[in-house]
Amino acid sequence: MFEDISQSGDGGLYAELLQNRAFQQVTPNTAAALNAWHSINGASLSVLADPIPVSSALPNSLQVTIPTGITGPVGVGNEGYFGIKVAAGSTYTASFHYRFPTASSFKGRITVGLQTAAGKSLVSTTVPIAAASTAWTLVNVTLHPTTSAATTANNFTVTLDGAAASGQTVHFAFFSLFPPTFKNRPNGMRVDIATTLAEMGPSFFRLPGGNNLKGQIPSQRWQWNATVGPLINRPGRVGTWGYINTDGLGLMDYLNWCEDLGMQAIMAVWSGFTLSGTSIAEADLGPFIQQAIDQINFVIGDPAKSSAAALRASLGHPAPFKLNYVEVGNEDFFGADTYTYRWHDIVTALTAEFPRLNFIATSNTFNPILSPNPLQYDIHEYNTPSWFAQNSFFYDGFQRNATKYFEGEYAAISTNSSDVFGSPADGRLLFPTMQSATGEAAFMTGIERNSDIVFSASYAPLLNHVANTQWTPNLVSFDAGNVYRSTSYYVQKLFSLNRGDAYIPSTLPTPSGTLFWSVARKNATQQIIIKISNTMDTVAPMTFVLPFTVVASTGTAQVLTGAGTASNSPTTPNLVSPKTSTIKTGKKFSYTAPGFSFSVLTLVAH
Ligand SMILES: O=S(=O)(O)O[C@H]1C[C@H](O)[C@@H](O)[C@@H]1CO
Repeated sequence: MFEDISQSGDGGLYAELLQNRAFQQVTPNTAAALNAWHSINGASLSVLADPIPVSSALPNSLQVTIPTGITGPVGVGNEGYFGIKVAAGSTYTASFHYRFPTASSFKGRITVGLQTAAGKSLVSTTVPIAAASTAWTLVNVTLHPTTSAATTANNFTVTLDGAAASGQTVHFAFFSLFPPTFKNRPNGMRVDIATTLAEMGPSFFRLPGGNNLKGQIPSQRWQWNATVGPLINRPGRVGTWGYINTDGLGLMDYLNWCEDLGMQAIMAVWSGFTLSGTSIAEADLGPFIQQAIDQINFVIGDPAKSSAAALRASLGHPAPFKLNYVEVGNEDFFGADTYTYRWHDIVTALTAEFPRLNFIATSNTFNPILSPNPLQYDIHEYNTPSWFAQNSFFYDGFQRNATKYFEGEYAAISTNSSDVFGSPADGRLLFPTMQSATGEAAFMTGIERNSDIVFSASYAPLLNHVANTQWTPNLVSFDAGNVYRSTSYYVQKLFSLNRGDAYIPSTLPTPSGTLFWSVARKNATQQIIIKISNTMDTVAPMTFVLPFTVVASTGTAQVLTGAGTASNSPTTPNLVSPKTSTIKTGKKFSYTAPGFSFSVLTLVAH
């Protein structure tokens, strides 16, 4: 499940290294407009609504005035998203637009570089500039540092020589700095985070939210058409998690990412309801329904019949992307009273356009009663580790009535059942622990047992930058230089990579117990896969009696275990990780699950 929360996109998965790169959605002539930028050696800086904007989508530019009487490099620096990693051997591609507000005979040179926060140059290059006209000029350079920075406290810098450029005023717009990207995609993903997610072998990617779909007000909702095409035409938006979204990571980028990982999108369309509780009146839904139709046509439409699909083709992907599920809103149980008409009108229109798509409702299951009757519901659960352990049979009691379920957001987030969404001082987890991960694993054995009706499940939230986090815990944490794989990440990865092809019945765990398991069969290798979650700190001896003709005498155990409070975090990044060993197996064999452990036993049996 992905949304731009806690810099998951901007400053996270999306590889752009500069924060506030284009002064999008900021108020000119304010200090806030200069967020992440700072003056170097006395340059005076201000963000202004440029009389000649670089594009209609990017009205603001940075005015840099070089004072008289200063020698040495003078200009502007960007601190990145709480740091910039500079690795020797990597090629960094930088760009920016500049123009002189007044034409003159001035000719000079701009130095573009990376330097430590202390001012030590790591790499730089210079380009000539001239004030012959007031038009915008695009500068593209590549930077090849030969030494890696010791820390991520580094800045991107653009400077002129103080003496030579004394008194000059230059406007800059739309800076950008990219490191190498995952699969070298232009405008692509940060390699270490992308690789970490790819390692999980995910099947789907829910986008673009979560609450970041909704907006606080209708004009701040996520709008697909504002997030595709040339970056210079993307205005960005005020995200719902307290920071501006550049929308540099847009719908086409999401879809290319899905294709790169072999995932299908579970894509949401706005459902006419905002985070502040505003519902669009039924009579006014038309334009929003059309926008949803266009959004879906952008993904799967026929370029010969839909302009949105033709736009996709023009951006390099004439074939449709893989899409089977469209979610209608997010957590519309907050707007249940109007979801009855919003769901009806949106799904009626979308079903007529796209009869093969499956639409996912986000209100509480069958409350209210919706028409058309939803065949998919998205169920969210944030609770304590023990809630998850005690509710591994949550789906066993669900009616088998053609309805399918998407456990679209779940996580054990607090040890305090009376204040689950509270602060860390009140039991909220900052990072997943072994207790929370084994609680989730217990719950997931139930999802596996009920996979006839639970068609997908995803932990949420996926990502957070430890320097700007709106929600904890998260599956994968990161800072400018590192990625931190949590205990829950390893549980998700072990489930995902050891899914098997079919669930096979076994002696059922005790619903109110502390030890949970599920068994699957992997056809190609004639193996069974036994997943075991021990949600307590005491070891759990188990005996397996297998009704198979052939059972191998040895098998593989992949075991994640640690103290209940153990977390992987920036201070202890690899405290807990799965260990693989060989175990003795047979038609009857014993296995002792360590305290607070998740085990995956794999053996040939048929
Ligand atoms: O504050 S919440 O409403 O609980 O936000 C949660 C639920 C929402 O779908 C998602 O965006 C967010 C964190 O994963």
